[in-house]
Amino acid sequence: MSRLPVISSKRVLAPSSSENLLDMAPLQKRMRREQEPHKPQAATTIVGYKRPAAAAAARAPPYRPIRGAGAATVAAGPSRGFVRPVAASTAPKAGSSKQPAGAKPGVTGATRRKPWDLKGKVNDMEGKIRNYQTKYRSVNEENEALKDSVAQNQTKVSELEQEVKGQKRKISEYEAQLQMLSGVQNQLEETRREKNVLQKELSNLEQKYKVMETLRDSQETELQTLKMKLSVQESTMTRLQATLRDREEEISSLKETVAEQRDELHAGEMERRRLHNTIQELKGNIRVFCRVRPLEDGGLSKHIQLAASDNKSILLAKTEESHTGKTAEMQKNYHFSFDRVFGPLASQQEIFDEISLLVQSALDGYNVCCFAYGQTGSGKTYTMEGEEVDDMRGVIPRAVQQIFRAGEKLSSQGWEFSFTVSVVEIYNETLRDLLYSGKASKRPDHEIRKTASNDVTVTNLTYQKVSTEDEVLGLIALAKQNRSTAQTALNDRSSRSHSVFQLQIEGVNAGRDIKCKSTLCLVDLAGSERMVKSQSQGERFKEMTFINSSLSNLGIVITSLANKESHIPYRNSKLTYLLQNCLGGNSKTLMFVNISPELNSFGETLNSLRFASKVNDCVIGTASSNKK
Ligand SMILES: Nc1ncnc2c1ncn2[C@@H]1O[C@H](COP(=O)(O)OP(=O)(O)OP(=O)(O)O)[C@@H](O)[C@H]1O
Repeated sequence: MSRLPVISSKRVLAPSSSENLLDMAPLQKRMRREQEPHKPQAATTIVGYKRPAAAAAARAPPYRPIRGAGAATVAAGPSRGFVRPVAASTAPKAGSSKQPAGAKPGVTGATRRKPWDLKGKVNDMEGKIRNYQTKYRSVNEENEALKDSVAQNQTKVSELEQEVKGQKRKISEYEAQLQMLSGVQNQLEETRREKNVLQKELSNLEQKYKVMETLRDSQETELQTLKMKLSVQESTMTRLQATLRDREEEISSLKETVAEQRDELHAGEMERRRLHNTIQELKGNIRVFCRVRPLEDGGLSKHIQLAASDNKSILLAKTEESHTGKTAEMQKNYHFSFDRVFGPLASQQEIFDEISLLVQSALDGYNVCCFAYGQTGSGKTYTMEGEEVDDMRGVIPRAVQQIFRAGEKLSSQGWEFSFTVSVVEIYNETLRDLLYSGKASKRPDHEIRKTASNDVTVTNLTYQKVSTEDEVLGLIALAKQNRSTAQTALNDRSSRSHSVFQLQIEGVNAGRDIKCKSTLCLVDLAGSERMVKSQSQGERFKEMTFINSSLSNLGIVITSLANKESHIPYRNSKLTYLLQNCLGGNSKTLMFVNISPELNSFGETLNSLRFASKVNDCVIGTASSNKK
């Protein structure tokens, strides 16, 4: 700001100089005009010519520049400017060729010489000439001086013009600088504001810095402590690394041991299977368990007695009048022995514990079949399916649970299992798919077929692949819903059909290149009953006929097997045909004979026990594992 341009005093002078210059122009003009009349003129012209006074006076302006004035006017002596004429008659135009007639040239009127005084007149003229010459010289000098002055002034003017240009340039430069400086000033203001903000920030940061310093001090202290700890840890780590190396060596040796033990385990597993099978064989490939249902109010009726010493025999006693009627009442006892007899208080768990080894055999690759036989309402469905409540779950859900859990355990030994479920019912000698979920009108027909590998299959039957226990339980629930039930005089929800649940198990141990395949077959047979007692009529009678026929055919097949007959009449009924692989040589079979404790069921109970006893006496060929 302090550097604003200072305007020179010369700038003020410049216009006045040019004005002077302009003023000079008319002056020079005047001087030229004055010089022109002073050309030397012939004396004759001056002497011999006179202008008429009146005419001259009429045309002459009141003031006019001196141009070739008469001798009298020159004598008056004004060298420059305007000269007032002495008299109108004394202003003739010198040298003019158009003088009016009668004018006397060379007469001024001041001092009039005699016409004859030519010498005097010449002297006057010479005097005038001298005056003019002197004047001319002085005017010349003055003119020269003025020229010099003009030239000087022009130089000055051009210098001043240059200077003005330079000043203008400077001014525009200064103006540009000024603009720039005003921008700089704005920036400066902005910078000042920023500076204030930054100063505030700085003070904040300084405060923070102080806090950080305090923190740093405390952290340094902490760091020192940590360094000490670290050195301790490092020494511990070195020690641990050494230990780790030892452990790694131990682990690798343990891994080797584990591999060896796995082999041993596998060998053990194989041995277990063999021994397990031996035990099962010793127990008999077909076993019979008897289960007595409790009375409705609990307990056991008097005519059924279970031996306290063992859990294998059952006594059925009946008091009869003597035939003659004279003697006292006779008691007739019927003794039966089975692999196990379960009283009315036996829990579902106890029952399953006895057959769980058999279920294990199914995972080992043996066909296993378990079926419940007995009169209507004796507890077959309760034994096989049970109730929803955990404690009351029957053989089927418990067996499924065991299979899946054992399968998972065996997976650690390299076994992978796949499972397929099917549930079929035989109602009036017709097969029905209990897993069918389509329209009833489109229910397909089914036939039992034997494959080339001697497997029994049912055409159009749902064979559902499953991988979890829950999936199987869902299918069991569906089958239960579908099962034909009808009301009879003996049982509210009497199962009028044989229900066959089959779980096909396929195991692969890829590491050891072993495969096994088996079927766990769990059957809830339809209730056996005598026609008179059940008062069956019509449709119920037809159902009963089919049921009894298939059950008696089951008995015939079992007896034929026991007698090692060459022909086993499996095809006599759908039930025996479907179960032939489970009943025949290559299987482990368990039969539950369920009996009702009511006295009025005595006859049925006796029949059932006799049938079961016959089965129990059978020795079915040794089962072999389906291993490849
Ligand atoms: N061991 C038992 N303990 C308690 N209740 C039982 C037992 N066995 C059977 N029951 C009950 O007796 C009734 C008949 O049993 P269940 O339906 O199992 O007979 P069932 O032999 O299957 O008859 P059906 O041949 O007509 O189907 C059911 O209410 C069942 O709960």
